[in-house]
Amino acid sequence: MIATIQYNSRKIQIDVSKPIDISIAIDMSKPNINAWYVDDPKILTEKIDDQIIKVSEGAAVNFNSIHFNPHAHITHTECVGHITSKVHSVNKNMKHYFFVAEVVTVAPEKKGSDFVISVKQLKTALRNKKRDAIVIRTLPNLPEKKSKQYANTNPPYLLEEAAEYLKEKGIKHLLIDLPSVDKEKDDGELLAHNAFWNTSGDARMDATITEFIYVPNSIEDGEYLLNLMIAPFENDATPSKPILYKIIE
Ligand SMILES: N[C@@H](CC(=O)c1ccccc1NC=O)C(=O)O
Repeated sequence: MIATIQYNSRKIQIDVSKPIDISIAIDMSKPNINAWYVDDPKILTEKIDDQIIKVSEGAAVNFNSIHFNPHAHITHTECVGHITSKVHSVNKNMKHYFFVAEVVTVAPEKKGSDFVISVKQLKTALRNKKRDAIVIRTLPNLPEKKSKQYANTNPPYLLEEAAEYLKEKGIKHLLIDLPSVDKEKDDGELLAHNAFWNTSGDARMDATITEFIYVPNSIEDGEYLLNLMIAPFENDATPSKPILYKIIE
C-alpha cells in the first residue's frame, strides 16, 4: 500500500506495508535490556479470588499486569519534563507523530575514559540537510544492544555542543540507541539534555528524546519518514514505537 504525503512543497511516497520497527520490546522470553540500577521488568498473571487469570489455567482470558520503568527497560520517548521540577507530560506536549528523519551511523570517539559523539560527527552526517528528526545508530551495532545490562558501564553519550548543534539545526526529535544522551554519572549536569531542550531559555516543550532504539544493520543511512508513536501515559517519559518508512521518491 503506497501513501503519498504532501510535505511542505514536496510529495513523499512511502510503502506503508513495509514498516521498519526500530523499537526494543519488553519480551519475557528473552533477557531484557536494563539500565539505571533497577530490577528487571515483570509481566505477571493476576490472581482474583485465588483464581489464576490465565486461559491455560482455566480462566476465560489472559490478564497480566506489567511492571517496568520506561527509562530503564524499553524504547521510550521523553520530553523536557524528564529534567524539570515540574513533571511535564510527553503525552500532552507531543503534538505530531510523523516526521522526516535522517538515519546516521556514528562510531563514538574516545575522550579520556569516555566514548562520545561529537558535533563534528553530526555535522558530517547531516551537512545541509533539513530534517525534523535524527536517528542515531552507534557502532558497534551488535544485536546484544537489545539485551545489554548498562548499569555502571559508562556508555557513550553526546557532547553538549553536539546536542546544541541539533537544537540550532531545528531537529525536534532525537532518537538514539543508548540509555541516555548524557554521561551515566555526571553529577546531574545532563548537559546534552539541557542543551537540546534549551532549558536555559525558552524550553522546547514539543521536542523529544527517544532512547533505547535499535536500528538493524540492514537499514541504510539516509532519509526516512518516521512515525513516532507513544503509549498514552501522562508522564515525563513513555514507551514508544518508532517506525521508519523508506522514502520511495
Ligand atoms: N546522569 C545522572 C543520572 C541519571 O541520569 C539517572 C540516574 C538514576 C536513574 C535514572 C537516571 N537517568 C535516567 O534517564 C547523574 O549522574 O546525576
